[in-house]
Amino acid sequence: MNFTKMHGLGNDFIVIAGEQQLPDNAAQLAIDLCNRFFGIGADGLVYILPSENADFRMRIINSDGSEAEQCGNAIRCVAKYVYDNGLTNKELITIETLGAGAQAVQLRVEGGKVQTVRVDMGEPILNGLAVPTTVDQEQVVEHPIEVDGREFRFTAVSMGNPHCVIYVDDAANFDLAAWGPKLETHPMFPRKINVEFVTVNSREHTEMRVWERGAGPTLACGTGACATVVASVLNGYTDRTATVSLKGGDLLIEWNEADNHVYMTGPAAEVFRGSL
Ligand SMILES: N[C@H](CCC[C@H](N)C(=O)O)C(=O)O
Repeated sequence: MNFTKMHGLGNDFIVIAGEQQLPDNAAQLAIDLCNRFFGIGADGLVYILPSENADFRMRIINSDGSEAEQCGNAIRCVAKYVYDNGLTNKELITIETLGAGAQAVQLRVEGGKVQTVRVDMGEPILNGLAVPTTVDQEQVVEHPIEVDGREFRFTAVSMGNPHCVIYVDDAANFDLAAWGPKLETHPMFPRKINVEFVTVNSREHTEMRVWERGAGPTLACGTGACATVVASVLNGYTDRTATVSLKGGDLLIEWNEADNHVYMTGPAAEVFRGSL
């Protein structure tokens, strides 16, 4: 089986195309292949599959074997893969995901290759029980949560996958490992959760570090960047269009007022190809 190693701002994936459906052993494959010592090494395993509702379908398995409903950085990699490998010649395509249905994906091509991708990530889900959290409120904004005697306040946003956004003084130096896993698996989150620690620098710029559900500390999280801007607007900290700076680089996020959709613009890169 052939694979392509790709990343979006250092959030890296093993991309496999050509299968008609997810293999039965996808979870174990993800665990084995994502292992950075005994396997290829990646944050996730991504399958490009046929779709009845869109040009392509993407399914993403975290490095712990759990399937996620959505993945922003991986969608940009899939878009680059299908265009650069001649599976489409369109520069506006649709990709279906578990958590957001068919999404419009705009490719910016230079030198015959996709450099930047703008994805319609759909509408954020803010209802507490729908994210899901155990908080039965229409919106969960600055809600208290305690772990190991320390109280945090979080804003909950789903982009198809769940996110817990927490504002801290210095996100770039926050101790992710100390608090990320405890929040990821907190009983307030029935399906666990991705945790974003955010510092607001201006109304157009935030710094964010992420502890991802099922993958741990990654260099970037596309859906997390979307959740960060949505939460920052809800809290009155930023405008609806803002840059989110992550350890791996910047994403431009717009929560459009007219259609309530969140748009994410960023790069995608191919590193190498291999066969298993
Ligand atoms: N770990 C995430 C999936 C990957 C999301 C992230 N890599 C992105 O770019 O959105 C979850 O279980 O919801």
